[in-house]
Amino acid sequence: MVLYPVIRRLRNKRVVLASASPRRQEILSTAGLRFEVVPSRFKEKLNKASFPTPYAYAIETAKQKALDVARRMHQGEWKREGETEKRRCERERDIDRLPPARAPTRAREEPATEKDLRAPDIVIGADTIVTLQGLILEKPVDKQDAYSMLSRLNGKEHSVFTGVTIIQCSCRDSRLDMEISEFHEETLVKFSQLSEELLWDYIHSGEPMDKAGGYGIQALGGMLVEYVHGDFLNVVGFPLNHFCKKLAELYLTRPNEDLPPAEHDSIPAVDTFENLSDAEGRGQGGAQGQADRPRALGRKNSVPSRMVDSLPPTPLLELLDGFKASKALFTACKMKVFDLLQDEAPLGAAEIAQRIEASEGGTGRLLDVCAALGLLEKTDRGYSNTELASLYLPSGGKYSLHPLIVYQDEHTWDFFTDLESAVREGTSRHRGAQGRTVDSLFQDRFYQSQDRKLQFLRAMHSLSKLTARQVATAFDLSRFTSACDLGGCTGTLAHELARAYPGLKVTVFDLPEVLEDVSGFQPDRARAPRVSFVPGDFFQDSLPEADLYILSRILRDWPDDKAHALLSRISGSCKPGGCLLVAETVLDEQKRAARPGLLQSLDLLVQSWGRERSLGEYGRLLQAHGFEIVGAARTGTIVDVILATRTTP
Ligand SMILES: O=c1[nH]cc([C@@H]2O[C@H](COP(=O)(O)OP(=O)(O)OP(=O)(O)O)[C@@H](O)[C@H]2O)c(=O)[nH]1
Repeated sequence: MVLYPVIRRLRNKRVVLASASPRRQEILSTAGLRFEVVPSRFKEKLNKASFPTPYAYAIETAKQKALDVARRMHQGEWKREGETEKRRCERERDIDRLPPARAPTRAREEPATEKDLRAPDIVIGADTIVTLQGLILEKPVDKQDAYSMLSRLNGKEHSVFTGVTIIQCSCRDSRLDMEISEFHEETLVKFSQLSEELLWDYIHSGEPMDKAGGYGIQALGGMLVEYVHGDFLNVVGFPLNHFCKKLAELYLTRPNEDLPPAEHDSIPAVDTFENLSDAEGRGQGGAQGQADRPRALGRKNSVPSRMVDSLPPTPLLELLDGFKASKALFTACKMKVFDLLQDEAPLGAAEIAQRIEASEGGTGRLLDVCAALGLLEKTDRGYSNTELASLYLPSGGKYSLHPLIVYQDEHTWDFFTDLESAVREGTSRHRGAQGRTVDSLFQDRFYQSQDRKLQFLRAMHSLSKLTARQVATAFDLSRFTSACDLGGCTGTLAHELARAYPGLKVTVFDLPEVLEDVSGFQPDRARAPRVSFVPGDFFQDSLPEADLYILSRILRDWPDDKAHALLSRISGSCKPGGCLLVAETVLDEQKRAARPGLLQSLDLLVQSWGRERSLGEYGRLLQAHGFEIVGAARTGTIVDVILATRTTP
């Protein structure tokens, strides 16, 4: 059965999978896609260092794989001997008019036959990589290589990226026209701490050799894995869910020539509609029964099935409800549902309602939504926190996001209700914004009252606890002896740096009104011997001396002129050979792929004067002040890291 309408839509198209991966073939045929397999001959040897991010590398490799197959098929691999391109294109147009029954019915890899002479309509390429601290791991070349990959991954969390390219081909006057769509998906995977013996046993099983990162999560390799966050099939080699959404975007939102011919028009979007209609028709027997039932989906009805085909796809409906899901999470957090269930669980709806002083009916509905969102587990005995909720949602947990959630609910939510005016005017919705200088952003907005300031500091502290370790270890910084974290707030990153590099002293430089309240966020003195705090304004006061400067989620808060002003001051203090570490959410150059980053950028529009930037944009900002990028790394968290060195003026 085909569940996803767009998969059915492709049935009259010649779809080619440019991949030899048996896993990709299985995933796509299980989904009901009809396709052929033409493995790509593209050698996966692109220069990794020339890509701003690992996923850009995976996307480009996927594209080259698909292009190789599209071009080969066009250039006459499948051409009749002696036939001119013009004749071939004419013939393909003729074949295009044949009913879709001629299209292949199953994935296959067989020699060219008469029906193979049609050029492909769609070519799909994919590439899966594993990344750890900026290093890209592909398939191991031998057992020793597999060992080196698996021992790197041992006990750690890593990212798996699959880049996917969909090429829509058309042939005009012997020319191949291609419309290329690309995307990537990231999944986080954590390995347990494994013994050497187990790693070698696994390697000797032979399983690692044709798999990215040297393991197959779908088979024996599943035993190495502690958790997976994200799409499992993405790790196996093909992000099916994202692929279907992409296809829906490409085919269901364009009500045009892609519609199948009239006789197939009336096929309902989901098999079960048709089955239901038939059963009803037979049961009720007469013509009347048939006329009464909802034949708008049936064959003879005058309601054109084009309307059925162009109904908004499910992802759109989910998107419409996105704000309700956020608000349900905010409310459950605020009402301390997760705190309660952390201490006592399972509890029934009535008991929870009583403990949080709310109505039983309302609480029951909220709890059910939380369960549907994967935050609670619901059994006959009641509700309990899921693992995800236990880790992040109770207010007292080590990695609690509770303060950030409260901040989003009480402030960001309000700002977003005014998104339209922010978009129209291109300015922040911050009430003091009009007529105030950009410089007063923090004093005006975040630090306007003691409560508001503490709320903001707690939110920032909880966010940086999630990212600090990865930022600190994205590059080897052991050669530095002094670092200065500008705008380092409660010092979370500073402590992580000091912990990771025993020879490093770290100064946190931040506004006096921030530093007067950071003592409550510090670990005990014994665990933080090399971190100190210096009050000051980085736009005005002289910066502490250091051979490594750090800007973590700072440049994003400012428009270009202020970012230039700040970088110029750092450049003035940083000696040649010194470095600047920038931790930010780095957007892709086309600003298409990184959804969380794009949403954050919208957030910055409504709440401040800043914006998220791409690596190219950061490169240009830094270069203007004598900094040259020496490396950029994805950390697997919401922030990426750029290391730039101060060149000789
Ligand atoms: O857990 C798993 N992780 C990865 C895999 C398989 O690994 C390979 C990744 O390699 P690549 O993307 O280069 O694809 P190839 O197999 O070389 O085929 P192409 O012809 O498309 O280049 C991929 O097969 C994954 O399925 C796995 O099985 N489990």
